[in-house]
Amino acid sequence: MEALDYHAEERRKAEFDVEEMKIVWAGSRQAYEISDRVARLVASDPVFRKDNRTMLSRKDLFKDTLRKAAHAWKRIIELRLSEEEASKLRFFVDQPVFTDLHWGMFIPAIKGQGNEEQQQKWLPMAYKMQIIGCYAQTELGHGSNVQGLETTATFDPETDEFVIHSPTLTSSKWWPGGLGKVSTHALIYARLITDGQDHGVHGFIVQLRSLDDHLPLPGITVGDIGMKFGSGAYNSMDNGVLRFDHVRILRDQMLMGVSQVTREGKFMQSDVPRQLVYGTMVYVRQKIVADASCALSRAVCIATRYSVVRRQFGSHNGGPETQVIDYKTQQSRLFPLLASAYAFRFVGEWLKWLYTDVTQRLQASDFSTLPEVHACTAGLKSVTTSATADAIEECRKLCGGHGYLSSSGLPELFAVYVPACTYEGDNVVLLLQVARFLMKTVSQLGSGKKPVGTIAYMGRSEHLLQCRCEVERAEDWLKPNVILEAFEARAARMSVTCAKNLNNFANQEEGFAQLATDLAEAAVAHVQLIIVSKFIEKLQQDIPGKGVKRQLEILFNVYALSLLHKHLGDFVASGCITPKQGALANEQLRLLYSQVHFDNPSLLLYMVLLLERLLQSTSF
Ligand SMILES: CC(C)(COP(=O)(O)OP(=O)(O)OC[C@H]1O[C@@H](n2cnc3c(N)ncnc32)[C@H](O)[C@@H]1OP(=O)(O)O)[C@@H](O)C(=O)NCCC(=O)NCCSC(=O)CCCCCCCCCCCCCCC(=O)O
Ligand SMILES: Cc1cc2nc3c(=O)[nH]c(=O)nc-3n(C[C@H](O)[C@H](O)[C@H](O)COP(=O)(O)OP(=O)(O)OC[C@H]3O[C@@H](n4cnc5c(N)ncnc54)[C@H](O)[C@@H]3O)c2cc1C
Repeated sequence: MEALDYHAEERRKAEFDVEEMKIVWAGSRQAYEISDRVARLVASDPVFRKDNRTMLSRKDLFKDTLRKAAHAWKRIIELRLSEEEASKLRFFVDQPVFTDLHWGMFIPAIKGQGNEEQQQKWLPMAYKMQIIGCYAQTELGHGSNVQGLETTATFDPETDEFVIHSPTLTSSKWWPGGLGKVSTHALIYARLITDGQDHGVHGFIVQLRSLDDHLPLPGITVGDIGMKFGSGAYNSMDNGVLRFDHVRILRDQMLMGVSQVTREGKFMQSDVPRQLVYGTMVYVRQKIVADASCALSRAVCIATRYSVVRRQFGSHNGGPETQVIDYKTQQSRLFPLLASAYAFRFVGEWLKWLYTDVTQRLQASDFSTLPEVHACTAGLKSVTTSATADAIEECRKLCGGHGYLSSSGLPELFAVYVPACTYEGDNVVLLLQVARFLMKTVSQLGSGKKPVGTIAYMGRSEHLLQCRCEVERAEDWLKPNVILEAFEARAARMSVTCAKNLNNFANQEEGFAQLATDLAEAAVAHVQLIIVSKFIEKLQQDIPGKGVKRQLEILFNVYALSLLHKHLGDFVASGCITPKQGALANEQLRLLYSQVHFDNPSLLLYMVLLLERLLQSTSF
C-alpha cells in the first residue's frame, strides 16, 4: 500500500478526532488557523522553495536567502499580515536569516531595555525595516561569560558622547547573526566606563553601515566569519565579525531603561536588577523551547513516514516483508521522540505564559519571579535543545541509509538545529545557572521562606526524601500522581545531596567547581520534573474531541516512563524506586508502545500530516 493511501486509510480509522488534535498541537483554534493559512501560503509560493538549497554555493545560498526574506517582507506588506502571521511566515520560510535577529533580538532588546524616548525613536524605523539590527554581544574571547566582555564604551563629558572601542583582538564581536553583510545597526554590549570607573556590561545602539550606500562607517571594520557546519544549513546566515576603532555615538544611544548616564557623566543604576540587561536572552530562550517541539516534530514526521512505509525481513511464503515500525527496537527509539514533541509543545506553551507574566510584573516593578523565570528559561532551553538535537540524529538513524540523503530532510534539519545547544547560552553553562538557583532554594529551606512555583516541591522535601513509590504492578505506573511523586523525589534528593556535599568544601565556589557535574545532573532532574508536571497540568485541562485526551495520556506515559527508564540510575540510586519497580515501569512502557502502534497508528501518522506541507524536501 502506498504511503499516501496508507495515510488516508489510517485517518479513516483514527481512534481520535484528528482536527481537534491539530488544535491541541497549535495551542488554540485561532493559532491553528493562522498556522495552516500561512503554511499553505509558503508551500504554494515557488519563491519559497527549499529543495535546492543544499546544492547551492554559499554565495548563491545567501542571495537566495535575501531574495526570500525580501519576498516575505513584500508578502507581509501586500497581505497586511498581523505581527503573529508575519512571524509565522518568517518561521515557515524556514531558513536562518538576518530577520531572526532583527525581529527576534534587536527589537525586543530596545523594547525591554530602552527607555520611552529611545523606543519612540528607534522602534518605528525598525518595524518598517528602514534600519536592520543585529544583537552583538559575543566576542572572540568571551561568549558564556558576559561579564568578561572587553569592548568598551567610554563616556566623554566634553562632547556628551560614548567612545566605542575594541581594545584587543579578543574583544572583536564574533558570531552575531545578520552582522556580516546585512545589518545597518547593532545592539552592542560593552563595558560602560565613566570617569575611569567600570560599571559592567550595558547595551548601546551603534550604526555600522551607511543608509545610503551600505558601506561600513568610519572606525567600523565588519565582515562575515565564513562557512559553518554543513553545506546549506546555517550558511544562509551572515554571522559576522566587528571591530571598533574609537567610534563616537551620542549619549542617548546607550539603552537607558535599566541604568542611565547623566549629562554630567554620573552613572545611575535604577532600582531594577542589573540582570535585566540580560532580558533579551531570556526572551529568546523561551522562544527556543517552543521551536524545539517544531524541529523535533519534523524529524519524527520523517522517521515515522519512513518506518510505516519501509519493509525489511520477515516475508513468509512470498508475502510482504515486515514494516520496520513493527520492530520493538524501532518503537522504543521512535515513540519517546513523538511523545517528547508533545511534551515540549506543552511546556513551551506554559513557558510563554510565564514569560508574559514576568514581563507584566516587571512593568509594576515586581521582580519576585525573575530568579525562577531565569532558571526555567535557562533550564528548559538547555534540556529541550539537547534532547531535540539528539532526537534528530536518532531519527536519521531510524531511517537507515535514506536518512543520510539530503532529500530526506534530516541532515539539513540537524545541521540547522544543533547550534541551538550553544547559542543563547551553552547548555551546560545554563544548567549550572539552574543548579545555582536550586542550591539557593535548598539553603533557604527552614528559613521560613516557602518555595513556590516550579520549585514548590522542595517545600515538601522532608516527605520526598523518605517516600516510597506505591508501585506493585506495571499498571500502577499509569497513575499521574505516582509518576509525579517519583520525579519530585528524584529531583529533591539529587538537589539536597548536592547541597550536603557542597558543605564538605572550604567555600561555595570551590564546591561548585568540584561538584559541577553532579549539580548539572540535579538541574536536569529538576527541569525534567517541570516538563512532566506541565504535561500533567495540560491533561487536567478540558481537551475536546473524541479520543484526543486518551491519546495524549498515552503519550504522557510514554514520555515520563521512557525518561524514567533512561535515568533509572538516578531514581534507584536516590532510593525513590526499587529495581523491581523500575522493571515494572519498563514492562508498562512495552505495553504502551503496542498501544501507540497497533491501537492508534493514526496518532503516528497524524504527526506525519502535521507539517507535511512543509516537508517538501522530503522525498519519501
Ligand atoms: C548567566 C550568565 C551565565 C552569568 O552571568 P553573570 O556572571 O552576570 O551572573 P552570575 O552567574 O554571577 O549570577 C548573578 C545572579 O544573576 C542571576 N542571573 C543571571 N542571569 C540572569 C538572567 N538572565 N535573568 C535573571 N537573573 C539572572 C543569577 O541567577 C544570580 O542570581 P543569585 O545571585 O541570586 O544566585 C551569563 O553570563 C549568561 O547569560 N551567559 C550566556 C550568554 C548567552 O546566552 N549569550 C547569547 C548571545 S546571543 C545569541 O547567542 C543569539 C543566538 C540567536 C540565534 C537565532 C535564534 C533564533 C531563535 C528564535 C527567535 C525567533 C524570533 C523570530 C521573530 C520573528 O521572525 O518574528
Ligand atoms: C549559529 C550561532 C549563532 C550565534 N548568534 C549569535 C548572535 O546573534 N549574537 C551573539 O551575541 N552571539 C551569537 N552566537 C554566539 C553564542 O552565543 C556563543 O557561541 C555562546 O554563548 C557560547 O560562547 P562561546 O562560543 O564563546 O563558548 P565559551 O563560552 O567559550 O564556552 C566554550 C565551552 O566551554 C565550556 N564552558 C564554558 N564555561 C563553562 C563553565 N562555567 N562551566 C563549564 N563549562 C564551561 C562549555 O562546554 C562551552 O561550550 C551564536 C553562535 C552560534 C553557534
